[in-house]
Parts: sequence; C-alpha cells; structure tokens
Amino acid sequence: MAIQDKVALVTGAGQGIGRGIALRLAADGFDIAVADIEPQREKGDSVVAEIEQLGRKAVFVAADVSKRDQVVAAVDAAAEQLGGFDVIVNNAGIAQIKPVLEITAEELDQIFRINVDSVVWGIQAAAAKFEQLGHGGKIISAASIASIQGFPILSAYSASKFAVRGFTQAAAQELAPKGITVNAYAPGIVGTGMWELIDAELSKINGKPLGQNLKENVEGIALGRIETPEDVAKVVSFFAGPDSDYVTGQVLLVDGGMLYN
Ligand SMILES: NC(=O)C1=CN([C@@H]2O[C@H](COP(=O)(O)OP(=O)(O)OC[C@H]3O[C@@H](n4cnc5c(N)ncnc54)[C@H](O)[C@@H]3O)[C@@H](O)[C@H]2O)C=CC1
Ligand SMILES: CC(=O)C(C)=O
Repeated sequence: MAIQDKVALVTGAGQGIGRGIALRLAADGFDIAVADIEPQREKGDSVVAEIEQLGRKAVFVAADVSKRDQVVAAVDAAAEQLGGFDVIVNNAGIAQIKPVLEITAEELDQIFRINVDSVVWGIQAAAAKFEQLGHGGKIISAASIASIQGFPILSAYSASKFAVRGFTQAAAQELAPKGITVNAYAPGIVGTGMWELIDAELSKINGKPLGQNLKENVEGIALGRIETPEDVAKVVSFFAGPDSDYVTGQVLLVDGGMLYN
C-alpha cells in the first residue's frame, strides 16, 4: 500500500544501511529527515538530494544520537519542517573490534552511549512526539546477529546489541496501549564502512590479509552473498508500513541465513 503524508526520521542516514533505509522509505512514500552527525552533513545533503529526485520532501538534521537533547531537537525539527511525525528508525551505531581483556572504561562507555542510549532517547523522543500529535507510530531500531549471539572480538558491540533487543521487547509492551509498535532489524554481514573497519581491525589482530576475514564470514551465509543495505531496508519498510500493524516487540533476523531461531 502506498504511504501518503507520513514522515520518517532515520539516524545514521548519511551512508551505509541508514542511507539505504532512507531511500527505501522515500520510495514507499515517506518524507524523510536524514539525521547524522555534523561532519556527515555533505553526505547527508546528497541523500536529501536523492530523496528529492524520488519526488519526496527531505531535510538533513544534524544530531549526535548519544545526546538526549539532540535527539529530541532532531525529532522536533523533522516534525516542524516536514509537517508530521510517524516513524523513527534508530539506525546509527558504531563497532568496536577489541579482545574482551583489552576493553577500557572509556570505550565501553562510548559504545553504550552511541548504540544503546541513542535507542532509549529515540524511543522517548518519538513517543512524546506521537502523543503530542495525537496518534500512534512506529519505532524501529538497529539490532544485529550480534544481538542474538555474542561474537568474539566484538564483545562490547554484541552486548550493546543485546541491550537494543531488551529495550525493544520491554518498550513494545509499555507503549502498545498508546498505539506505538517497537521492533528491530538484525542484519548479518552488510557491505558498508562498518565491515571495512571490522575487516581491517581483525586483520591487525589475527594477521590475516585485508579482505580475508570478510570473505570467511560471507562464506558462512546460506544464501551465498554479502548483504546489501537494500536487503535490510526491505525489512525496515515492512516495519514502517501498515503490513506490520499487528507486529511488536520483534527482532527480525535479515542475515541471508546465518543464525536460526
Ligand atoms: N554493517 C553491518 O554488517 C551491520 C550493521 N548493523 C548495524 O546497522 C547500523 C548501521 O550500520 P552501517 O550502515 O553498517 O554503519 P556505517 O558505519 O556505514 O554508518 C553508520 C552511520 O551512523 C552514523 N553515526 C555514528 N555515530 C553517530 C552518532 N553518535 N550520532 C549520529 N550518527 C552517528 C555515522 O556517521 C554513519 O553515517 C548500526 O547500528 C550497525 O550496528 C547491524 C548488523 C550488521
Ligand atoms: C557488524 C555486525 O553487526 C556484525 C555482527 O558483523
């Protein structure tokens, strides 16, 4: 069903999976707030231009998602500039590639602020805006295969994504009476800047040549190819649209066949 007069905000939308989600939701008919950190403004502006080419309205909103006031301000700006607010996609996140015995307090704090606090601020800001506008809405967050199974050398990252799953399940139950659904997508190995970093950092740790760690991980995918942002965006499109109206509290694996539940 074509979406009309609805607004979605996607965080971390300057590149990678977030860009793919923003473009897919625009193709579905949403007007889009492209949110990312200030240094990503140029990339964000290009995504805005791509969305406008699709015939939808779009704005870039600078926000550091680890900061509650900036997430609230981004949601306010999206609603004001695009004329409504219906969906938030808490997509922004970072990886950390570190043996568990070497993780510092600062690193742990940083990854939890960006991957977990951001989801809480996104849930709070979106729920408040939906209430102010007098309707329900949809909250969608980035989990990972690492939210279902802990991955070595990605322990802090895995723990942060387990936390996203916990918040998704609990918030879904708390917000259901307000007509708000809360779900998450759990990608596998997606060919973005994040996996370039993981591959390069794993190489430094295990001495394998550049590209080898990525290749070995892709070989474990049943469908036999690396995942694309568009593969992920199809699942987010489902969660953002009316076909998922009776789905809440779910974390949907979109990994080409890596984990099974
Ligand atoms: N690439 C992969 O294989 C997988 C990625 N994911 C998750 O998908 C999401 C997107 O990942 P990718 O597109 O691959 O990563 P990416 O590194 O290509 O893009 C991440 C985006 O988030 C933004 N970002 C980072 N910190 C931010 C902050 N504090 N405030 C606002 N924006 C910030 C970056 O500027 C960037 O535009 C992340 O949550 C990631 O954990 C989950 C499973 C697999
Ligand atoms: C980046 C990511 O989520 C994994 C598990 O590769």
